[in-house]
Amino acid sequence: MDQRESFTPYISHNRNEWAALRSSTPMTMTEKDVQELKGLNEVLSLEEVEDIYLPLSRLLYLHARSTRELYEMRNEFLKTKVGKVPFVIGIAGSVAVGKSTFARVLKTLISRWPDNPKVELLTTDGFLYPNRELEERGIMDKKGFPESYNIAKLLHVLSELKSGVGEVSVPVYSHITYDIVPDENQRIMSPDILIVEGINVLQPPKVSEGKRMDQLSVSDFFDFSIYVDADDNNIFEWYVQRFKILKETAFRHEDSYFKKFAGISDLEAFEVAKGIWDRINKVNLYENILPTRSRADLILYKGNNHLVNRIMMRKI
Ligand SMILES: Nc1ncnc2c1ncn2[C@@H]1O[C@H](COP(=O)(O)OP(=O)(O)OP(=O)(O)O)[C@@H](O)[C@H]1O
Ligand SMILES: CC(C)(CO)[C@@H](O)C(=O)NCCC(=O)O
Repeated sequence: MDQRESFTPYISHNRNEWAALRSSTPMTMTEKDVQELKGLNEVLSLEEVEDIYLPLSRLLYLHARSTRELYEMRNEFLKTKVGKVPFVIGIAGSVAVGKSTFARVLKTLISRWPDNPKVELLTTDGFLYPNRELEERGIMDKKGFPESYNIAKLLHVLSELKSGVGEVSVPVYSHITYDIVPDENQRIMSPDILIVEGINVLQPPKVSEGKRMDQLSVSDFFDFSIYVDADDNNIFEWYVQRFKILKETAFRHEDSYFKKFAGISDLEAFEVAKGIWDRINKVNLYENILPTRSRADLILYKGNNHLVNRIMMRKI
């Protein structure tokens, strides 16, 4: 075979091989830690945390430590003093693949590192244009596509945090109203570790009429990036499952954008969810999200029931 064809920048581990990496880095969890994680997601088993998430947390710890050392040496060389610079982890992947759940688990594990770092979570949902603007531009059915985000604003926030600005405020998106919440902000204060989660975090700069509009991409601010992956039939199943749960919960909220779907039958819910998936999220996955996968430092591949069965790590 042509060597170029067989080349991959990743080293691949199956579940057992990855779990075995733990033996060199013993890690324990207290009952309190387990309960805290269970509160985030009752279906996440302790075995999954121990086999997959703890080795990953350890790997990230090593990266964060050496990145901080490098910063310190660079400051010494340049004779500069920069405020605290967060180590930034990006998490990408399809709608409904489980990015936000994964990010929350990771946040809990990272805050247990020996130095108890302050971890903040930032989701790119807050940088979607408000529905009013999406409607004006006629792109309401393109929510989640690159043109639906104010990326310049996100880049500004990330550059502030990376240049040592202690505190920033970011807009908040509500999955209940399906819109940006007016007059509400999330304050991000001097994190040691920042997790940035969103379908678009590995996308390259926008190109318009052959000209590059934004020179930087979001991932330029990342110290480590992870793509959460799965077969699209599984992701679709998780999307439908979530929709069925929402029709009995959040959709019943009086401010819900999807109020009209509250309490519909499971069969109707399946049809509605399939319509949205096929028309919007699946197209976005193939056109804009999957093509960014190979930019990640690590790819976590989930099989049935969200269990991770392959981990691909960049070797170069
Ligand atoms: N590790 C897991 N084990 C079991 N269920 C999970 C796991 N991760 C996610 N889920 C479930 O899968 C669905 C999608 O997860 P989540 O909302 O985290 O996805 P997401 O990628 O953040 O989606 P979006 O991009 O729409 O915000 C949810 O119903 C969630 O409870
Ligand atoms: C907000 C996003 C884009 C990403 O989290 C997604 O959850 C979404 O709302 N997509 C648009 C289509 C839909 O309602 O599923």
